[in-house]
Amino acid sequence: MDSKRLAGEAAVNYVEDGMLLGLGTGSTVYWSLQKIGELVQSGLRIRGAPTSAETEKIARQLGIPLIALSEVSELDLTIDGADEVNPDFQLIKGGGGALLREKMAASISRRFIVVVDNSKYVPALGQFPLPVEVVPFGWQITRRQISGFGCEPVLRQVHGSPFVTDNGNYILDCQFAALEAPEELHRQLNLIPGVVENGLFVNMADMVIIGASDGSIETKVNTGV
Ligand SMILES: O=C[C@H](O)[C@H](O)[C@H](O)COP(=O)(O)O
Repeated sequence: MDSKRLAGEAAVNYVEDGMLLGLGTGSTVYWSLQKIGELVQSGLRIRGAPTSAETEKIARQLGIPLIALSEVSELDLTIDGADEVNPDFQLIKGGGGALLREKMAASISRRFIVVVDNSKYVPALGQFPLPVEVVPFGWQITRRQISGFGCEPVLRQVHGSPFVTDNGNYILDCQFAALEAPEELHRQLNLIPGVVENGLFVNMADMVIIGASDGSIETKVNTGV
């Protein structure tokens, strides 16, 4: 049983006719998109705001009606994946480089559902290097400043060249020895001039749906948001 598929499809149970949806990015939400596409073919009327060029492409192929995120002031529901989730509903995101638009979508969503396989539900964040989106100009300065927080930022590369986000920026992947205070780190990182956004999502997720390879699904509801 594909645990990502289980979680991705289960989240679609919360989609209702007429909703404006935020469409997350990645291999777990891929399954949500497939399911939403099927429902649209059977008459479900929704519009989706994609969080990446990749998601936009998939959604178009599936015939999901789209609206640009920039044209929306509020979303009814956003479904998105994550790279790590802790028991306080804090997330690391951005493994696919889509963290900025994903965070913008989550920030205007009345409900934000996160879909993961059970390997990503961890007691403490930080095994996964934290992605930080930075402006290309002077990225070396930004890297030095980030390293002051106790990590060794690595410029993400593809085929020997810097990975460029949909927003034209670079990603620094930051492995922290211990990522102890996500909320404070999130705030401090975003105060660095060259930082556009970081992949810590704090106080945002309303629900986490966790799929396991034995076919079970666990749903955790955040009562503290
Ligand atoms: O930038 C990418 C996103 O934050 C993804 O949602 C995250 O990396 C999880 O992706 P996947 O479901 O492919 O593991």
